[in-house]
Amino acid sequence: MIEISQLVFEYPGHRALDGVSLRIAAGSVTALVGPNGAGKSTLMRCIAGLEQPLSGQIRVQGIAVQEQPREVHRHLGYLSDFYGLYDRLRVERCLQYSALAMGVAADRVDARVRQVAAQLGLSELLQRYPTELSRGQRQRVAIGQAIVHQPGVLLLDEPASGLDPEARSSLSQLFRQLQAQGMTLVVSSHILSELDEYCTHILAIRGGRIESHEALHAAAPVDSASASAQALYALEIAPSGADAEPRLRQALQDSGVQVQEQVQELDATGMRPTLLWLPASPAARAQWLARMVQSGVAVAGLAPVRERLQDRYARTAGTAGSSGGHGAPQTAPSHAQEQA
Ligand SMILES: Nc1ncnc2c1ncn2[C@@H]1O[C@H](COP(=O)(O)OP(=O)(O)OP(=O)(O)O)[C@@H](O)[C@H]1O
Repeated sequence: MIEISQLVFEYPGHRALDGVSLRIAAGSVTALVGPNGAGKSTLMRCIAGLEQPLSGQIRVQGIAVQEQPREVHRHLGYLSDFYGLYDRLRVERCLQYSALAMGVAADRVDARVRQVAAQLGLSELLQRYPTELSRGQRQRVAIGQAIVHQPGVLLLDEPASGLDPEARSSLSQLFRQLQAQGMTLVVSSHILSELDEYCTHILAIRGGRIESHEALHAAAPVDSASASAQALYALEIAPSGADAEPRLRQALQDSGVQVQEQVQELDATGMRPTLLWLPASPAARAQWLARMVQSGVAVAGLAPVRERLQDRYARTAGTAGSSGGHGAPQTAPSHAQEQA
C-alpha cells in the first residue's frame, strides 16, 4: 500500500508536484494517466525514493521512503521509462545481480531467478547477453529485475512502449498474474485502452496535481447507493417490431436517465445494448425498470458494465474531445459492450 501526503517536488525553477496526497490500496492496479509533463514519472521516482521531495511524506508498506529508502527498495520494484540493462552481463547474471542488490538471501537467488525466468518466458534466454535480445525480450528482463525480490509494490513507467501487440498482450497477462499474487501495481501509460484491461483504479494527474483518483467498479458498491449515486448498465431489448427502438428512445427520454452510448455492434444474442447511467440504489433501479416495462419496452436484460477507462478519463479529467491532442492519452475507437 502507498500513502502520500502533501508531496511537493521541485526541479530547479519548476514545481513538478504540487501538494499531492493519495492512498493506493494494497492489491490494486492503478493506471497513472495524464498528459506529457504532468508529473507522472516524477511521482513514481519520488515513491521509489529516487528523488528528494521539498516537503511531504511518502510511505510504502508503512515504511517512510525519505527516511528509509533502502528498506523501501526491498518491498518495491520500479521499471523506469528509460531503463538500462548491463549489456556485458548475461540475462541470468542480470537477474542474480538484481536479486542480491535487493536483499534476496544468497541461497535463494538461483531459485528466484529460475522462477522469474519461467514466469516471464525468459528460461531459454538466460545465457544470452541483453544486446542479443529483441526490445520485448529486453523489456521482460527489465521487468524480471524489478520483480525478482518479490516486492509487494511494483511501479512501471510506460512499460509497454515500443512493444508489438503480442508482447503488450502478454504484458497485460503478466500484470494480472502479479495482481493475483497480491502485488500492488502502479502503471503509467498513454494508451488507455491497454490499461483498461487490467486496472482497478485510475489516477489522473495534470500540472503536478491530482485531478481525479477513482476505483473502476463494475457497478457502484451497494453502500454507496445514495439517492444520487449512479452506475453504468447495459440494457438489452428484445426485437419486438419496427417501433421497438423509437419506443425505447421515448421511454428513456421520459424516464430522464442519461444514455452513455448505443452500442453499434450486435452482441452474441443479436441485440444492440444501450449503455445507461442508472441509479446505483437497487430500489430506485427496480422502480425505473418497472416504468420501462409499463411503457411497453421489451426488456430482455440489464447488466452492470465497467465504464471504459478512456471514457472515465474524459468524463472526470475534462479532456473529452482532446484525444488527438498533443500529449493527451490515446483513446480507442468505440467498441462493443464490456460485460463486467
Ligand atoms: N530533470 C528535470 N529538470 C527540470 N524539469 C524537469 C526535469 N524532469 C522533468 N521536468 C519537468 O517536470 C515536469 C514533470 O515531468 P515528468 O517527467 O514527471 O512528466 P510526465 O507526466 O512523466 O511526462 P511524460 O508523459 O512526457 O513522460 C515537466 O514539466 C518536466 O518538464
